[in-house]
Amino acid sequence: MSFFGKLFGKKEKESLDQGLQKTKEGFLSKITKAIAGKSTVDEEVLDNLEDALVSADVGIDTTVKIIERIEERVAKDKYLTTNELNKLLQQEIEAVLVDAPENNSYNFGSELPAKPFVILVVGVNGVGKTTTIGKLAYNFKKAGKSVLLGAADTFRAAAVDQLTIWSERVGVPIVKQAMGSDPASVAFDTVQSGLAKGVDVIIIDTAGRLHNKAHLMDELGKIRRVVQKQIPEAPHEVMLVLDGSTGQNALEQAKHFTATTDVSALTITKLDGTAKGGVVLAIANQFKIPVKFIGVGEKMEDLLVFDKHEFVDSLFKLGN
Ligand SMILES: Nc1nc2c(ncn2[C@@H]2O[C@H](COP(=O)(O)OP(=O)(O)OP(=O)(O)O)[C@@H](O)[C@H]2O)c(=O)[nH]1
Repeated sequence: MSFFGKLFGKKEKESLDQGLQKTKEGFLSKITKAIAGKSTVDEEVLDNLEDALVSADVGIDTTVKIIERIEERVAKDKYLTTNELNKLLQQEIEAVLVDAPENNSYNFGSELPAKPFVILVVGVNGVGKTTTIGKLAYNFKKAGKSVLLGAADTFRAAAVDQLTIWSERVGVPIVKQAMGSDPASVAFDTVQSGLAKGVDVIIIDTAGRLHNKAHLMDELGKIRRVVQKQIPEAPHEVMLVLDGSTGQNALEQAKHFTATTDVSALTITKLDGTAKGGVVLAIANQFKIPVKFIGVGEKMEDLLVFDKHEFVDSLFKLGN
């Protein structure tokens, strides 16, 4: 059985298909239109396809890359049918999506690469960071793992309050301090407490102010250093949360955060509410960072481990 074999049961497939409904409708209808009335692939089909991908938020660079690969194939096989083109397109889209490195590939139920496994969560306010942390905690706990949260976004009282609500809802402990206290101090306490308790997973929330890059860099750098004082290899994951419904804006945020800190994985949220899901391809291609999770709704269950094959399969599937 493949790594994801067990993970992608009927329920997850349904959840993915439903969550991607809007993106699928836009994406598929554009591609169908691009090749309508044609039996073989010619210049016009490729031009239409290029337009279709760009307007589905796949981004220009990524679209050009995909189209070039298809052109190479068309040059070799002049009688490529539009049906074959569809399959080829799926393969090329899948090839754009990056895999997590083998020593850091995990899912909720699998053995984690380290104990405690420390995840630092970064991202701008409002993208669904807190909700994602709550969902991660729920899913890890459901899979039998012990989880500890750290509220190191001390800049806004609401951030600590919201994370506290999630910790109660999911039933996992949280380490917090008064609003305005040093985020690195909260991170230190969280790791110390996680080590003492022997937990499996530590998830630390951080502030995501964008207006001052130097400040953000200092803050994240300091958090990293205090975490490493206790666990030299940690954080094992720096997870950037992006709001998929903001399309190209999410790309801008990714640019900003990757320049500020070493981001090792992405979670793309709110894919359920948008037709802009193609942005997942643009981000993966541009930053070569694996997408680990996707948010497809507001409920605790609505966080899926990202499987590129299932994702592309769902994109090209009509209806539910
Ligand atoms: N539809 C949908 N809504 C989501 C998803 N993820 C988060 N949300 C909603 O997005 C809103 C913002 O989420 P938060 O988790 O509060 O965002 P945040 O980034 O922590 O922002 P602050 O709490 O303001 O720092 C909430 O209403 C969430 O319910 C998702 O995958 N799908």
